[in-house]
Amino acid sequence: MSSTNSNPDALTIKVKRLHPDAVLPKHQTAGAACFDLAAVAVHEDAPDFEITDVLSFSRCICPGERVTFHVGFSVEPPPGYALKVYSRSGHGAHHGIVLANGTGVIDPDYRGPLKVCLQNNGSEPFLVKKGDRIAQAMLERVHPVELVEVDELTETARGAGGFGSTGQGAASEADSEGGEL
Ligand SMILES: O=c1ccn([C@H]2C[C@H](O)[C@@H](COP(=O)(O)OP(=O)(O)OP(=O)(O)O)O2)c(=O)[nH]1
Repeated sequence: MSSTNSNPDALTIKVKRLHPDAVLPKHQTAGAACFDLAAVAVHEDAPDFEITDVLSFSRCICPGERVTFHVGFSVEPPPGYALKVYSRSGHGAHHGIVLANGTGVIDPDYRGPLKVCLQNNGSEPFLVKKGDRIAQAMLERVHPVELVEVDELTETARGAGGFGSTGQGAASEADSEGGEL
């Protein structure tokens, strides 16, 4: 089934439902940058997403553990765009729940099931139930680029200074034992 977008300025992300219980993504408020992704299955229970009747689940993520979830749909972004998946701020701030891969990059040509891998960096077990919103995603422009090998790069004031070289966050002596960055 397809539907049209009511906002003439909005770009269209095609969303293909892969599971009847998938919560199709939507923005929580009119001005929200991201739309939320909800868990529909635990990846270890349905690795290839062949189980069509995934029962309700309640999966505890123990401190230090990583668990991957299916969100139950695949996407096709408009040409020139990709999706990026981010942690929910509240999950990170209150529970230490973050994406195991930092930021999920959904390639524009990826047509497989969207997955979210959560990691518990907190000290308490964290419960995820079917339908819970576990991450958020936004559409981002991907400019076509070509990588060209050169002998020299343009000189700048910063030069090779990095990793705290401007003062804030400078490496301590202990940190720098492993070498200058
Ligand atoms: O959080 C994520 C990250 C990625 N993907 C999907 C979409 C993406 O296009 C594909 C591959 O991701 P990525 O390129 O980051 O993974 P890789 O480990 O570099 O593997 P690959 O060799 O497939 O590029 O996996 C997700 O479903 N969720």
